[in-house]
Amino acid sequence: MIELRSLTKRYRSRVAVDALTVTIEPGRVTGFLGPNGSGKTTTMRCVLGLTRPTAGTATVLGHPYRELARPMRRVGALIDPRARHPGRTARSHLLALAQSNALPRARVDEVIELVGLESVADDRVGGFSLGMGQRLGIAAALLGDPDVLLLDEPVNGLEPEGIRWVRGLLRVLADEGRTVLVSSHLMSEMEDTADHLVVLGRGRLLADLPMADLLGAHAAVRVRSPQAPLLASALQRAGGHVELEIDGALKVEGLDAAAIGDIAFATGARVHELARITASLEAAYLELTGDDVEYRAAPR
Ligand SMILES: Nc1ncnc2c1ncn2[C@@H]1O[C@H](COP(=O)(O)OP(=O)(O)OP(=O)(O)O)[C@@H](O)[C@H]1O
Repeated sequence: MIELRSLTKRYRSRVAVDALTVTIEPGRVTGFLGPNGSGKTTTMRCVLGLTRPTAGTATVLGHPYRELARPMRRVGALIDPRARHPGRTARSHLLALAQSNALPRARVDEVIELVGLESVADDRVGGFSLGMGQRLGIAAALLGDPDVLLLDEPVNGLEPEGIRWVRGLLRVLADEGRTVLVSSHLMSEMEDTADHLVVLGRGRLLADLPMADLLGAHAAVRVRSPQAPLLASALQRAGGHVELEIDGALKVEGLDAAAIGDIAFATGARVHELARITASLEAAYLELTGDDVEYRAAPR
């Protein structure tokens, strides 16, 4: 479990993390989302004791990270995959980490195999591709077989097979009862990976909710009827929010398909199509963070 209580980090006048209070529970994959610069990395760095909070606390498994005995056995992290000596081989990098954390040498071979780097384990990491570097970073995070994992953009640079592998790995780790916090800008990937979401905007908490709730809240029903205007007014009277789609169908929020079918029947409007449409995480996310995007491309 990771607990943040009024966590705040200021850099001069800039507030990177703003009174953030949230608990990351074990046994599920929590997706950590937010626009660029919203404070995700800073939050993770505070949890790992790499950045000192200006105010508030961050604890992991009930303690500040720096007070954990043998922290690599408790918490694994992928924060900056470039933070390693380019002249070392993957194996020697992991062996050095294992040695300095009193972890058995045999674990190094285990994690190399786990992340699929056997064939390049004795190559210098300076020549690694972004994806190979990510795999090595994940190997390092898993070295201590930790209860808590913090992974900042773990699928960055991975090919589709690698992305699928990370998704499966995170699922297994969460199912084993570990705490898994993972950030990503790839919404379709996150939609398939996370059970729960914590969303930041300008350092503040925008949402802390199950994935299904966020998607459910943005679900709608599509209905087509030759008497669309008649049906639309009946649905609005019943409290539905109705929009006309480009092809003449109605997109209805706030009423479920059964209610819409009943209202159509009562109104005498014939129905040619009635389908529930679930929102994509991307659409729900963009709606949620719309006002909190700090860096936006200028429209051309
Ligand atoms: N060492 C630092 N010194 C000054 N400002 C910093 C420092 N680290 C982060 N910031 C600022 O704090 C804010 C939050 O940055 P952070 O990297 O935590 O965001 P993020 O959500 O991880 O962004 P991204 O999605 O782009 O990785 C940004 O405005 C950033 O410029």
